Amino acid sequence: MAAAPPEEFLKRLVELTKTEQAAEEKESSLLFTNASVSLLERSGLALGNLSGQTSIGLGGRLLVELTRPAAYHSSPDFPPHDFRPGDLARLRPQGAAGGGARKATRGPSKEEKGKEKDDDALDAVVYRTTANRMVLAVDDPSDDFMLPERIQIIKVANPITFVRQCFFLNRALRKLEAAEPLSPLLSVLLGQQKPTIFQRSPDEPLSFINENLNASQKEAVDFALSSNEVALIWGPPGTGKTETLVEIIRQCVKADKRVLVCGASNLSVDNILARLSVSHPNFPQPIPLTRVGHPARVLSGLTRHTLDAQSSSTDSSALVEDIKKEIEELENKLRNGSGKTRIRGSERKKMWEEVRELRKEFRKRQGGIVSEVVSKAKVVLATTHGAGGRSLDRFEFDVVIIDEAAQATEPACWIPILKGKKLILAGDHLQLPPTLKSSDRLTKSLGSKSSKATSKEGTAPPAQPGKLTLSPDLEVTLFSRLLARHGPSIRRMLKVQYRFNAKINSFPSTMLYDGELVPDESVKDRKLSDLEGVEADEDLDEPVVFFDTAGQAMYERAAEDGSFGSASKSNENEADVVHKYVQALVNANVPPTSISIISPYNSQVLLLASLIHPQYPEIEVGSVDSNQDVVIVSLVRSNAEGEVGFLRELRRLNVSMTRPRRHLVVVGDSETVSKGSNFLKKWMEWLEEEALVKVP
Ligand SMILES: Nc1ncnc2c1ncn2[C@@H]1O[C@H](COP(=O)(O)OP(=O)(O)OP(=O)(O)O)[C@@H](O)[C@H]1O
Repeated sequence: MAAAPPEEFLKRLVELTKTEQAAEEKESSLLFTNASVSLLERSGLALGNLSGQTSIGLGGRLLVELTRPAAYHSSPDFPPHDFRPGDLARLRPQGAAGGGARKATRGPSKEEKGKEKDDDALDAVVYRTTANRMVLAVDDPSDDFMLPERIQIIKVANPITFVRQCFFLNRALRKLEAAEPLSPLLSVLLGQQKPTIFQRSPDEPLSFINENLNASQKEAVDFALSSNEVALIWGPPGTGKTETLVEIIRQCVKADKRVLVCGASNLSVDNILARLSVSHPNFPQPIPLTRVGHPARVLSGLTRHTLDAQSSSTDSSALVEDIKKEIEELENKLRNGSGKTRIRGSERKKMWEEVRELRKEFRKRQGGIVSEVVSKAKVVLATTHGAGGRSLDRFEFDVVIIDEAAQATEPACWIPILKGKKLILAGDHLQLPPTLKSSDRLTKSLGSKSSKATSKEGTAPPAQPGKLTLSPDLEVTLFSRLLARHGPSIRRMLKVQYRFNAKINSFPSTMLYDGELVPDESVKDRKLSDLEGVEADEDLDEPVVFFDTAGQAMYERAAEDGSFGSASKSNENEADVVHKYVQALVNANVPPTSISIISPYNSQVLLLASLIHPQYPEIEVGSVDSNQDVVIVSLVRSNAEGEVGFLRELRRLNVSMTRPRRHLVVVGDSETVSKGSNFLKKWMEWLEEEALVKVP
């Protein structure tokens, strides 16, 4: 891999972003060409027979609220679906001709947006979802858009994220091409200079606001504050990354610096916001902060900190509210009239002109209010994507912090980077990587039984040390790239974890964290019988249980439905073992809400859910998002060929094995699994020796 001059490097990132966008659109296109609407509905990619109502939202957008009318549905609640805030949904009359969506394969260009795609369809962004309501936002609906009586929505690929990433990368590129002097931060990121450190005088040590931080957290805070351009905080599972970031942010505010705090996900941003918005005895004054982003995506309880909420409580907001009401009334008359009440001809034209003028006025005034609120905030919080929104256009920050940076692609990080002078990245490159559609790494690894064993196999290809490398794909995150280029000098690791007991800690610590990850005293002896109502029991109090199915002929099966995840596998016997063990746990008074079940295969997740949920609807199946007292992992793969597919992805395995607080249960075929890689072999050996091994 050749060293690349900065221009080449940025151009390559733009190219990779476009490849990723194309891959996402292709996947969407394949789905729509191949799948019928009813299959899309069953797969959560479409919802049908909805009724809608319009209103006006932030920025003068038309909001369409969708519900399930009793005439067509026995329950007002939506079935499980895949529509999330920020997704693009194609809205059209129920029963419109065609399969999924004949022309629904491409996201809209700016000009196309809001115009018809197939017959009477229009694209809208999912704004808010609840169990029985979904609100879509339409930026520029055409004047003659009338809400159909019965509505169907279909999920389509959303190009906006990629467009924004390319926009900011191109902005950086233009700086280079114009030979503008680069800021020290950009020079470091583009390989023009090494990162530097400001040496604190030993006579004036840092005074910590949160004195309870442990030694490695304090060292990380000091390091991040002393770094002039960029610092990495490496936070293995449960090591207090958020606590550490909160201290850094407070220290920045204390030093009168403005901070932009970003996360790869809304949840990571809100975790920080939740702690930052509570004052500390050593820092009692509330920090002026604002959370940028759809209030719908912000955790309830925190919405008062959103830019929306703060904007609507300023002095000028009453006038804007009046304009909004006026637009709403006019639009309602224009859109919802039918038959004799429908406004026609020149009157209709005149009223639309009025609406357009009012919308302009609304946007201008609201823009003014938004700028006023953001100017007053010392700390602005947003997702990396949200940081590129219009409301932050003119603003610059002393420090940009990106949490979950190892889960963000490098182009996503460039959105906030261009707004700051200094960058602090927090994350763990040995946990979940960014989700990518263009990488064929996983696909390639499916069916592969090669075992080119290194301790970090299964992670993204490492960036080449000492060079500004051209990445083969977006799997090389900025976090990994900087780590590979500058080595340990650019990062500080948080070494004490506050989540799981010593036994659960031992394998990931040895294999992934060079033995440096240790459990805090408060968690090292955690066991199941600490839970209320659970009696002490030798087996249940074993921190790790392994159901080894080797030699039991409990073989996997390929998924039957070829149109979705044809690579997916399931294993009925393993699902039975899991089900029985769950029953045993619940019989021993372990609350179902303390149990979660994980499998890397979608088909197995569906199978497990169908088995477990009728009896225990509270048990989370499939998600690796939350931490639980008990986590059961079903590995699925059992075959004569020793094929392990996804299991070789050690970052996912690492996440699975570090979720449980007290009790990790692994169900799998040691014979098949150990053939997958050196890491898997070592894990199986460790389980055989250290876990309570049970034969199913
Ligand atoms: N120095 C500390 N002393 C005591 N408890 C701590 C300390 N630091 C963190 N914790 C506790 O550890 C838990 C995890 O902390 P936090 O949420 O900050 O970790 P994280 O690294 O962000 O978590 P995750 O791995 O889920 O991203 C929290 O309950 C927190 O209160």
